[in-house]
Amino acid sequence: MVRDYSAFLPGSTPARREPTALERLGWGPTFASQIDTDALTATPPVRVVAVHRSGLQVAGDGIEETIPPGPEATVGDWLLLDRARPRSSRVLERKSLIKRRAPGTGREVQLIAANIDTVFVVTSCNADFNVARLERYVALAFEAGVAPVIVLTKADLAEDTEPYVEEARKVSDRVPVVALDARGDEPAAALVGWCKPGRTVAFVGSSGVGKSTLTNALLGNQAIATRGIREDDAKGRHTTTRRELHTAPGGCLVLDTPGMRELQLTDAASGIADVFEDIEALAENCRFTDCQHETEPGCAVLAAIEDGSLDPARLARWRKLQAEDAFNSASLAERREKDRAFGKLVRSAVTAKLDRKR
Ligand SMILES: Nc1nc2c(ncn2[C@@H]2O[C@H](COP(=O)(O)OP(=O)(O)OP(=O)(O)O)[C@@H](O)[C@H]2O)c(=O)[nH]1
Ligand SMILES: [Zn+2]
Repeated sequence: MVRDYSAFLPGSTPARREPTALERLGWGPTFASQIDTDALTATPPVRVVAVHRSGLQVAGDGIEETIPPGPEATVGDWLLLDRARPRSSRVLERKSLIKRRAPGTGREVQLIAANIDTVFVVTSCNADFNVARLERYVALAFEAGVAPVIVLTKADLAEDTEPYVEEARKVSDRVPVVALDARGDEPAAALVGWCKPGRTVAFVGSSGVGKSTLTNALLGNQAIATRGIREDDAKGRHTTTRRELHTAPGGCLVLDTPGMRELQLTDAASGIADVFEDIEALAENCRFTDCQHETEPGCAVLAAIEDGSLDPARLARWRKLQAEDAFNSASLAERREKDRAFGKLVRSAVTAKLDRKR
């Protein structure tokens, strides 16, 4: 069957029409601009909607299938499906990518989710509320190229949500803050601005803050727990994989993946700089370009603390995040170095063996 994909190419978006099957899956100009019509017909675009041990579940225009593992892709990715050799399907360049260090698996970076438009950074209006944690998640989102929105749940349990909202607003001028009761109809209405048809959203935050409640609120009554796809693990046990994109009744795509919960700060220097752009801007005015903002004369950061325009606690949190990122990134680099040295050792051992045989 030959499909007409011309409507998906750039410059061909007529005003007001029903979204196409691909657009409902999140397709747009970012991806369309990466391919030409011939490629579109020969290798139709499909989105990875779930990742299983047995392969990647993909969906496209009239396509719904599982292809074997192979493409370096994660949930949310767009592939150009090579039907003859699905393992060689090309992964389109991403709008955004959330990744993490893979503890103990030997692989240094694990892809968590691609092409997320908005990440809701969730905390609650109670003891869980922690500015440092919000800053951390927001830095991760900025680093990944995803727009963060702070969602404060359990508004119904707080006497006054205003102090929480006010604190959260200080995290970054660029991040909207919403306080709500995650149960019931409120989230669908309060988050509608980000949960548009064809947009992809995800939730991050600590355990118990209401991520599942919010996800279920967006998805309506299609409760997530019962929608997990079962597959056998190596030991023959049934495991439920929850690493998938669900389409909400309103048309937005909701990512549900536990991997988002264990995100670490790695190589996030630019994300951190984005969150703390107020301090970065001050530092530009320090007398010394390598000012550590400790005791240096002419330090604009210390001056801002002095005149009360910068909270010293925020400076301390900035330092801590930078240190954490430096530590995580350095140990990664060290591991890479070790890997390289080991590879060299193996190669020279092989060469020596070959030499002996000659
Ligand atoms: N009163 C009230 N309870 C809430 C709200 N949001 C979540 N809860 C309750 O808090 C508990 C935890 O909510 P979950 O949605 O399971 O939290 P989670 O973030 O998904 O937790 P994990 O799955 O452990 O990561 C549940 O009992 C919810 O009903 C809220 O806005 N108000
Ligand atoms: Zn300084």
